[in-house]
Amino acid sequence: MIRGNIPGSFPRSVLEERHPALIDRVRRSFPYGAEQQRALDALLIEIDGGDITPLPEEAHDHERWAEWGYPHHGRRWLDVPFLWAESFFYRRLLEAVSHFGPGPWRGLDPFAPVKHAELRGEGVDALLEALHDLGSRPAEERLRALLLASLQGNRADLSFGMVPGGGLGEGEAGLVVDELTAARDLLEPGPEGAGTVAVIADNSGRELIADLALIDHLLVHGLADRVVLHVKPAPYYVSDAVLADVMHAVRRLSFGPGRTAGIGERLWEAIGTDRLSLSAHPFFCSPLTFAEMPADLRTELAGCAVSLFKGDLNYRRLVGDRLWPATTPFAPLVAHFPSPVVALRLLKSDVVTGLPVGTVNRLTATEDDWRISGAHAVVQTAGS
Ligand SMILES: O=P(O)(O)OC[C@H]1O[C@](O)(CO)[C@@H](O)[C@@H]1O
Repeated sequence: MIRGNIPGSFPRSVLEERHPALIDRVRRSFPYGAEQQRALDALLIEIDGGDITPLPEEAHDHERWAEWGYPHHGRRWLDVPFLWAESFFYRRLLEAVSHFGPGPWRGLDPFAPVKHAELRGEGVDALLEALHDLGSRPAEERLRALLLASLQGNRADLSFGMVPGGGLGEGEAGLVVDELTAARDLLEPGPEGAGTVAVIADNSGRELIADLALIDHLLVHGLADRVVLHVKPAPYYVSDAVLADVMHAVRRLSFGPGRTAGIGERLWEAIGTDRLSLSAHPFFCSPLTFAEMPADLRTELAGCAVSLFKGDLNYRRLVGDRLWPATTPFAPLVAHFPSPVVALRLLKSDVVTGLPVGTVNRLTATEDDWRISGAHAVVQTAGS
Protein backbone atom coordinates (compact mmCIF):
# COMPACT_ATOMS: atom_id res chain seq x y z
CA MET A 1 0.00 0.00 0.00
CA ILE A 2 1.42 3.36 -0.98
CA ARG A 3 1.76 5.85 1.90
CA GLY A 4 3.44 9.23 2.23
CA ASN A 5 5.84 8.38 5.03
CA ILE A 6 8.90 7.44 2.94
CA PRO A 7 11.29 10.44 2.79
CA GLY A 8 11.95 11.58 -0.77
CA SER A 9 8.97 9.63 -2.16
CA PHE A 10 6.45 11.03 -4.66
CA PRO A 11 3.43 10.75 -2.32
CA ARG A 12 5.33 12.57 0.37
CA SER A 13 6.05 15.46 -1.98
CA VAL A 14 2.34 15.63 -2.91
CA LEU A 15 1.26 15.73 0.74
CA GLU A 16 4.01 18.04 1.99
CA GLU A 17 4.44 20.39 -0.97
CA ARG A 18 1.55 20.23 -3.44
CA HIS A 19 -1.28 20.28 -0.92
CA PRO A 20 -0.07 23.41 0.94
CA ALA A 21 0.58 25.09 -2.42
CA LEU A 22 -2.94 24.18 -3.48
CA ILE A 23 -4.42 25.83 -0.40
CA ASP A 24 -2.51 28.94 -1.37
CA ARG A 25 -3.81 28.77 -4.92
CA VAL A 26 -7.41 28.35 -3.73
CA ARG A 27 -7.02 31.49 -1.57
CA ARG A 28 -5.92 33.37 -4.68
CA SER A 29 -8.80 32.01 -6.78
CA PHE A 30 -11.59 33.77 -4.90
CA PRO A 31 -11.73 36.42 -2.15
CA TYR A 32 -13.07 34.02 0.45
CA GLY A 33 -14.47 35.44 3.69
CA ALA A 34 -12.92 35.35 7.16
CA GLU A 35 -14.61 32.07 8.11
CA GLN A 36 -13.23 30.31 5.04
CA GLN A 37 -9.77 31.87 5.55
CA ARG A 38 -9.67 30.60 9.14
CA ALA A 39 -10.71 27.13 8.04
CA LEU A 40 -8.00 27.11 5.35
CA ASP A 41 -5.43 28.22 8.00
CA ALA A 42 -6.52 25.35 10.24
CA LEU A 43 -6.29 22.83 7.40
CA LEU A 44 -2.81 24.05 6.52
CA ILE A 45 -1.66 23.57 10.10
CA GLU A 46 -3.29 20.15 10.31
CA ILE A 47 -1.67 18.76 7.17
CA ASP A 48 1.74 19.99 8.36
CA GLY A 49 2.38 17.16 10.82
CA GLY A 50 -0.93 17.33 12.68
CA ASP A 51 -3.41 14.53 13.27
CA ILE A 52 -6.29 13.93 10.87
CA THR A 53 -9.57 15.26 12.20
CA PRO A 54 -12.93 14.01 10.91
CA LEU A 55 -15.52 16.09 9.08
CA PRO A 56 -17.88 18.07 11.34
CA GLU A 57 -20.91 16.07 12.43
CA GLU A 58 -23.29 18.33 10.53
CA ALA A 59 -21.56 17.59 7.18
CA HIS A 60 -23.99 15.80 4.85
CA ASP A 61 -21.51 12.99 4.28
CA HIS A 62 -20.10 12.81 7.81
CA GLU A 63 -21.34 9.27 8.35
CA ARG A 64 -20.05 8.03 5.03
CA TRP A 65 -16.59 9.47 5.65
CA ALA A 66 -16.61 8.24 9.26
CA GLU A 67 -17.06 4.76 7.82
CA TRP A 68 -14.45 5.21 5.09
CA GLY A 69 -12.12 7.03 7.47
CA TYR A 70 -12.01 4.50 10.21
CA PRO A 71 -9.30 3.88 11.47
CA HIS A 72 -7.35 6.80 9.94
CA HIS A 73 -8.73 9.68 11.99
CA GLY A 74 -6.24 10.73 14.67
CA ARG A 75 -3.23 9.52 12.66
CA ARG A 76 -0.71 11.63 10.75
CA TRP A 77 -1.56 12.42 7.12
CA LEU A 78 1.72 10.83 6.02
CA ASP A 79 0.98 7.52 7.72
CA VAL A 80 -2.35 6.64 6.13
CA PRO A 81 -2.84 5.19 2.62
CA PHE A 82 -1.96 7.82 0.01
CA LEU A 83 -5.20 7.41 -1.96
CA TRP A 84 -7.22 7.96 1.19
CA ALA A 85 -5.11 10.96 2.27
CA GLU A 86 -5.48 12.67 -1.11
CA SER A 87 -9.22 12.04 -1.34
CA PHE A 88 -9.87 13.26 2.18
CA PHE A 89 -7.69 16.31 1.63
CA TYR A 90 -9.93 17.41 -1.27
CA ARG A 91 -13.05 16.77 0.81
CA ARG A 92 -11.62 18.84 3.67
CA LEU A 93 -10.66 21.62 1.27
CA LEU A 94 -14.28 21.79 0.09
CA GLU A 95 -15.39 21.89 3.72
CA ALA A 96 -13.01 24.78 4.44
CA VAL A 97 -14.41 26.88 1.58
CA SER A 98 -18.02 26.09 2.61
CA HIS A 99 -18.71 24.30 -0.68
CA PHE A 100 -21.47 22.21 0.93
CA GLY A 101 -22.43 24.81 3.53
CA PRO A 102 -25.77 26.58 3.83
CA GLY A 103 -24.32 30.02 2.98
CA PRO A 104 -23.57 31.92 -0.22
CA TRP A 105 -20.37 29.99 -1.02
CA ARG A 106 -22.36 26.80 -1.54
CA GLY A 107 -21.59 25.12 -4.85
CA LEU A 108 -18.73 27.44 -5.85
CA ASP A 109 -16.00 25.35 -7.51
CA PRO A 110 -12.69 26.54 -5.95
CA PHE A 111 -10.87 25.29 -9.04
CA ALA A 112 -13.16 26.98 -11.57
CA PRO A 113 -10.75 29.85 -12.41
CA VAL A 114 -7.99 27.36 -13.30
CA LYS A 115 -10.39 25.28 -15.36
CA HIS A 116 -11.84 28.26 -17.20
CA ALA A 117 -8.39 29.66 -17.98
CA GLU A 118 -7.48 26.38 -19.61
CA LEU A 119 -10.69 26.26 -21.61
CA ARG A 120 -10.01 29.75 -22.97
CA GLY A 121 -6.36 28.97 -23.68
CA GLU A 122 -4.34 28.31 -26.81
CA GLY A 123 -4.09 24.60 -26.04
CA VAL A 124 -7.84 24.23 -26.53
CA ASP A 125 -7.74 26.36 -29.69
CA ALA A 126 -5.06 24.07 -31.11
CA LEU A 127 -7.01 20.97 -30.13
CA LEU A 128 -10.18 22.28 -31.79
CA GLU A 129 -8.26 23.01 -34.99
CA ALA A 130 -6.76 19.54 -34.90
CA LEU A 131 -10.20 17.99 -34.36
CA HIS A 132 -11.49 19.92 -37.36
CA ASP A 133 -8.60 18.67 -39.53
CA LEU A 134 -9.08 15.14 -38.30
CA GLY A 135 -12.58 15.07 -39.77
CA SER A 136 -11.16 14.66 -43.27
CA ARG A 137 -9.26 11.46 -42.41
CA PRO A 138 -10.70 7.91 -42.78
CA ALA A 139 -12.89 6.73 -39.89
CA GLU A 140 -10.49 3.95 -38.81
CA GLU A 141 -7.56 6.36 -38.63
CA ARG A 142 -9.72 8.85 -36.79
CA LEU A 143 -10.57 6.37 -34.03
CA ARG A 144 -6.91 5.68 -33.38
CA ALA A 145 -6.11 9.41 -33.38
CA LEU A 146 -9.01 10.17 -31.05
CA LEU A 147 -7.98 7.44 -28.61
CA LEU A 148 -4.49 8.97 -28.58
CA ALA A 149 -5.85 12.51 -28.23
CA SER A 150 -7.97 11.36 -25.30
CA LEU A 151 -4.91 9.66 -23.76
CA GLN A 152 -2.76 12.73 -24.17
CA GLY A 153 -5.42 15.23 -23.22
CA ASN A 154 -3.51 16.51 -20.22
CA ARG A 155 -0.19 16.76 -22.02
CA ALA A 156 1.13 20.12 -23.16
CA ASP A 157 1.49 19.17 -26.79
CA LEU A 158 -1.60 17.80 -28.50
CA SER A 159 -0.80 16.67 -31.96
CA PHE A 160 -2.37 13.27 -32.24
CA GLY A 161 0.54 10.94 -31.87
CA MET A 162 3.14 13.32 -33.25
CA VAL A 163 4.27 13.96 -29.70
CA PRO A 164 7.71 12.46 -29.18
CA GLY A 165 7.75 9.83 -26.48
CA GLY A 166 10.20 9.69 -23.62
CA GLY A 167 13.14 9.56 -26.02
CA LEU A 168 13.41 5.83 -25.56
CA GLY A 169 12.30 4.67 -28.97
CA GLU A 170 8.84 3.94 -27.64
CA GLY A 171 7.26 5.04 -30.85
CA GLU A 172 3.92 6.71 -30.94
CA ALA A 173 2.95 8.93 -28.02
CA GLY A 174 5.51 7.57 -25.55
CA LEU A 175 3.59 4.31 -25.21
CA VAL A 176 5.33 1.74 -23.07
CA VAL A 177 2.36 -0.61 -23.48
CA ASP A 178 0.46 -0.24 -26.75
CA GLU A 179 -2.78 -2.21 -26.89
CA LEU A 180 -4.54 0.27 -29.16
CA THR A 181 -5.47 -2.48 -31.59
CA ALA A 182 -7.03 -4.55 -28.81
CA ALA A 183 -8.85 -1.44 -27.60
CA ARG A 184 -10.32 -0.89 -31.06
CA ASP A 185 -11.31 -4.57 -31.23
CA LEU A 186 -13.13 -4.27 -27.90
CA LEU A 187 -15.05 -1.32 -29.29
CA GLU A 188 -16.24 -3.27 -32.34
CA PRO A 189 -19.99 -3.97 -32.10
CA GLY A 190 -21.00 -7.56 -31.28
CA PRO A 191 -23.81 -9.52 -33.03
CA GLU A 192 -26.40 -7.82 -30.80
CA GLY A 193 -25.12 -4.31 -31.41
CA ALA A 194 -22.57 -2.09 -29.78
CA GLY A 195 -24.25 -1.69 -26.38
CA THR A 196 -23.32 0.91 -23.78
CA VAL A 197 -19.80 2.25 -23.38
CA ALA A 198 -18.88 3.78 -20.01
CA VAL A 199 -16.30 6.56 -20.08
CA ILE A 200 -14.79 7.18 -16.65
CA ALA A 201 -13.69 10.78 -17.08
CA ASP A 202 -10.61 12.43 -15.64
CA ASN A 203 -9.72 16.09 -16.22
CA SER A 204 -11.81 18.90 -17.61
CA GLY A 205 -10.59 21.31 -20.32
CA ARG A 206 -8.52 19.87 -23.15
CA GLU A 207 -8.76 16.31 -21.89
CA LEU A 208 -12.53 16.42 -21.62
CA ILE A 209 -12.89 18.02 -25.05
CA ALA A 210 -10.81 15.19 -26.53
CA ASP A 211 -12.93 12.66 -24.60
CA LEU A 212 -16.11 14.23 -25.92
CA ALA A 213 -14.81 14.11 -29.49
CA LEU A 214 -14.07 10.41 -28.96
CA ILE A 215 -17.57 9.86 -27.54
CA ASP A 216 -19.10 11.60 -30.56
CA HIS A 217 -17.10 9.32 -32.86
CA LEU A 218 -18.27 6.20 -30.99
CA LEU A 219 -21.90 7.29 -31.30
CA VAL A 220 -21.70 8.45 -34.93
CA HIS A 221 -19.92 5.30 -36.14
CA GLY A 222 -22.07 2.81 -34.24
CA LEU A 223 -19.26 1.76 -31.88
CA ALA A 224 -21.58 2.60 -28.99
CA ASP A 225 -25.38 2.60 -28.95
CA ARG A 226 -25.17 4.73 -25.84
CA VAL A 227 -22.41 6.28 -23.75
CA VAL A 228 -22.45 7.04 -20.04
CA LEU A 229 -19.90 9.66 -19.05
CA HIS A 230 -19.00 9.32 -15.38
CA VAL A 231 -17.79 12.59 -13.85
CA LYS A 232 -17.05 13.65 -10.28
CA PRO A 233 -19.98 14.72 -8.11
CA ALA A 234 -17.87 17.56 -6.61
CA PRO A 235 -14.63 19.41 -7.35
CA TYR A 236 -11.74 17.02 -6.86
CA TYR A 237 -8.00 16.71 -7.66
CA VAL A 238 -8.11 20.28 -9.01
CA SER A 239 -9.06 19.79 -12.62
CA ASP A 240 -11.25 16.68 -12.48
CA ALA A 241 -14.41 17.15 -14.50
CA VAL A 242 -17.74 17.84 -12.83
CA LEU A 243 -21.05 18.27 -14.67
CA ALA A 244 -20.57 22.03 -15.16
CA ASP A 245 -17.25 21.33 -16.90
CA VAL A 246 -19.00 19.00 -19.36
CA MET A 247 -21.49 21.75 -20.16
CA HIS A 248 -18.69 24.28 -20.70
CA ALA A 249 -16.79 21.82 -22.91
CA VAL A 250 -19.85 21.01 -25.04
CA ARG A 251 -20.52 24.73 -25.50
CA ARG A 252 -16.85 25.33 -26.39
CA LEU A 253 -17.13 22.62 -29.06
CA SER A 254 -20.43 24.04 -30.33
CA PHE A 255 -18.85 27.44 -30.85
CA GLY A 256 -15.62 25.97 -32.20
CA PRO A 257 -14.22 26.12 -35.70
CA GLY A 258 -15.53 24.15 -38.69
CA ARG A 259 -16.41 20.54 -37.98
CA THR A 260 -16.00 20.85 -34.20
CA ALA A 261 -19.24 22.83 -34.02
CA GLY A 262 -20.97 19.74 -35.42
CA ILE A 263 -19.45 17.62 -32.65
CA GLY A 264 -20.83 20.02 -30.03
CA GLU A 265 -24.27 20.10 -31.64
CA ARG A 266 -24.48 16.31 -31.93
CA LEU A 267 -23.42 15.88 -28.29
CA TRP A 268 -25.98 18.46 -27.21
CA GLU A 269 -28.67 16.45 -28.94
CA ALA A 270 -27.28 13.13 -27.66
CA ILE A 271 -27.54 14.41 -24.07
CA GLY A 272 -31.13 15.45 -24.75
CA THR A 273 -32.06 11.96 -26.00
CA ASP A 274 -30.00 10.02 -23.41
CA ARG A 275 -27.69 8.53 -26.03
CA LEU A 276 -25.10 10.33 -23.94
CA SER A 277 -25.97 10.14 -20.25
CA LEU A 278 -24.10 11.93 -17.50
CA SER A 279 -23.50 10.30 -14.17
CA ALA A 280 -21.89 11.66 -10.99
CA HIS A 281 -21.93 8.82 -8.47
CA PRO A 282 -20.61 9.65 -4.93
CA PHE A 283 -18.14 6.76 -5.36
CA PHE A 284 -16.03 8.91 -7.66
CA CYS A 285 -15.07 11.32 -4.85
CA SER A 286 -14.56 8.51 -2.34
CA PRO A 287 -11.23 7.04 -1.22
CA LEU A 288 -12.30 3.60 -2.46
CA THR A 289 -10.88 1.48 -5.24
CA PHE A 290 -13.04 0.02 -8.02
CA ALA A 291 -12.79 -3.38 -6.33
CA GLU A 292 -14.74 -1.79 -3.46
CA MET A 293 -17.36 0.10 -5.48
CA PRO A 294 -20.96 0.02 -4.25
CA ALA A 295 -23.42 -2.51 -5.64
CA ASP A 296 -25.53 -0.05 -7.67
CA LEU A 297 -22.53 1.24 -9.62
CA ARG A 298 -21.14 -2.26 -10.06
CA THR A 299 -24.45 -3.44 -11.51
CA GLU A 300 -24.58 -0.48 -13.88
CA LEU A 301 -21.02 -0.98 -15.13
CA ALA A 302 -21.57 -4.73 -15.45
CA GLY A 303 -24.12 -3.95 -18.14
CA CYS A 304 -21.58 -2.06 -20.27
CA ALA A 305 -19.89 -3.46 -23.36
CA VAL A 306 -16.66 -1.64 -22.45
CA SER A 307 -15.51 0.72 -19.69
CA LEU A 308 -12.92 3.26 -20.74
CA PHE A 309 -10.74 4.55 -17.91
CA LYS A 310 -9.07 7.91 -18.26
CA GLY A 311 -5.99 9.08 -16.44
CA ASP A 312 -3.76 8.26 -13.55
CA LEU A 313 -6.10 8.40 -10.60
CA ASN A 314 -8.70 6.11 -12.19
CA TYR A 315 -5.87 3.68 -12.99
CA ARG A 316 -4.70 3.71 -9.36
CA ARG A 317 -8.23 2.95 -8.24
CA LEU A 318 -8.61 0.23 -10.86
CA VAL A 319 -5.50 -1.84 -10.08
CA GLY A 320 -5.14 -0.79 -6.43
CA ASP A 321 -2.83 1.95 -5.09
CA ARG A 322 0.09 -0.34 -4.41
CA LEU A 323 3.76 -0.55 -5.30
CA TRP A 324 3.24 -3.47 -7.67
CA PRO A 325 6.35 -4.77 -9.41
CA ALA A 326 5.94 -3.03 -12.78
CA THR A 327 5.86 -6.39 -14.58
CA THR A 328 2.77 -7.57 -12.64
CA PRO A 329 0.25 -8.61 -15.33
CA PHE A 330 -2.54 -6.05 -15.74
CA ALA A 331 -5.49 -8.30 -16.67
CA PRO A 332 -5.59 -10.44 -13.48
CA LEU A 333 -5.44 -7.28 -11.35
CA VAL A 334 -8.59 -5.93 -12.99
CA ALA A 335 -10.44 -9.26 -13.14
CA HIS A 336 -12.66 -7.90 -10.36
CA PHE A 337 -14.08 -5.34 -12.77
CA PRO A 338 -17.48 -6.36 -14.18
CA SER A 339 -16.97 -5.33 -17.83
CA PRO A 340 -14.13 -5.35 -20.40
CA VAL A 341 -11.67 -2.56 -19.67
CA VAL A 342 -9.62 -0.09 -21.69
CA ALA A 343 -7.21 2.08 -19.68
CA LEU A 344 -5.73 5.20 -21.30
CA ARG A 345 -3.17 6.52 -18.87
CA LEU A 346 -0.10 8.73 -18.66
CA LEU A 347 2.27 7.51 -15.96
CA LYS A 348 2.06 10.14 -13.19
CA SER A 349 2.40 8.14 -9.98
CA ASP A 350 4.22 5.11 -8.58
CA VAL A 351 1.57 2.58 -9.62
CA VAL A 352 2.61 0.70 -12.76
CA THR A 353 1.62 -2.73 -14.03
CA GLY A 354 1.85 -4.84 -17.15
CA LEU A 355 5.23 -3.64 -18.47
CA PRO A 356 7.58 -6.03 -20.27
CA VAL A 357 10.70 -6.73 -18.22
CA GLY A 358 12.98 -5.27 -20.91
CA THR A 359 11.07 -1.99 -20.83
CA VAL A 360 11.29 -1.78 -17.04
CA ASN A 361 15.04 -2.40 -17.14
CA ARG A 362 15.54 0.21 -19.83
CA LEU A 363 13.45 2.85 -18.08
CA THR A 364 15.06 2.18 -14.70
CA ALA A 365 18.54 2.45 -16.20
CA THR A 366 17.89 5.74 -17.96
CA GLU A 367 15.38 7.77 -15.92
CA ASP A 368 14.92 8.26 -12.19
CA ASP A 369 11.38 9.56 -12.43
CA TRP A 370 9.88 7.53 -15.28
CA ARG A 371 6.91 6.43 -13.15
CA ILE A 372 5.81 9.97 -12.33
CA SER A 373 7.08 12.27 -15.09
CA GLY A 374 4.04 11.92 -17.39
CA ALA A 375 6.41 11.30 -20.33
CA HIS A 376 5.29 7.70 -20.72
CA ALA A 377 1.89 6.22 -21.30
CA VAL A 378 0.01 2.96 -21.48
CA VAL A 379 -3.00 1.72 -23.39
CA GLN A 380 -4.00 -1.48 -21.61
CA THR A 381 -7.00 -3.73 -22.07
CA ALA A 382 -8.64 -6.63 -20.27
CA GLY A 383 -11.66 -8.81 -20.86
CA SER A 384 -13.28 -9.78 -24.12
O1 LIG B 1 -5.35 13.69 -13.61
P1 LIG B 1 -4.75 12.34 -13.40
O2 LIG B 1 -4.16 11.78 -14.64
O3 LIG B 1 -5.71 11.40 -12.75
O4 LIG B 1 -3.55 12.54 -12.41
C1 LIG B 1 -3.73 12.89 -11.10
C2 LIG B 1 -2.53 12.48 -10.35
O5 LIG B 1 -2.02 13.62 -9.71
C3 LIG B 1 -1.68 13.28 -8.40
O6 LIG B 1 -2.74 13.70 -7.58
C4 LIG B 1 -0.47 13.95 -7.93
O7 LIG B 1 -0.69 15.27 -7.72
C5 LIG B 1 -1.58 11.82 -8.42
O8 LIG B 1 -1.60 11.35 -7.18
C6 LIG B 1 -2.74 11.48 -9.28
O9 LIG B 1 -2.76 10.18 -9.58
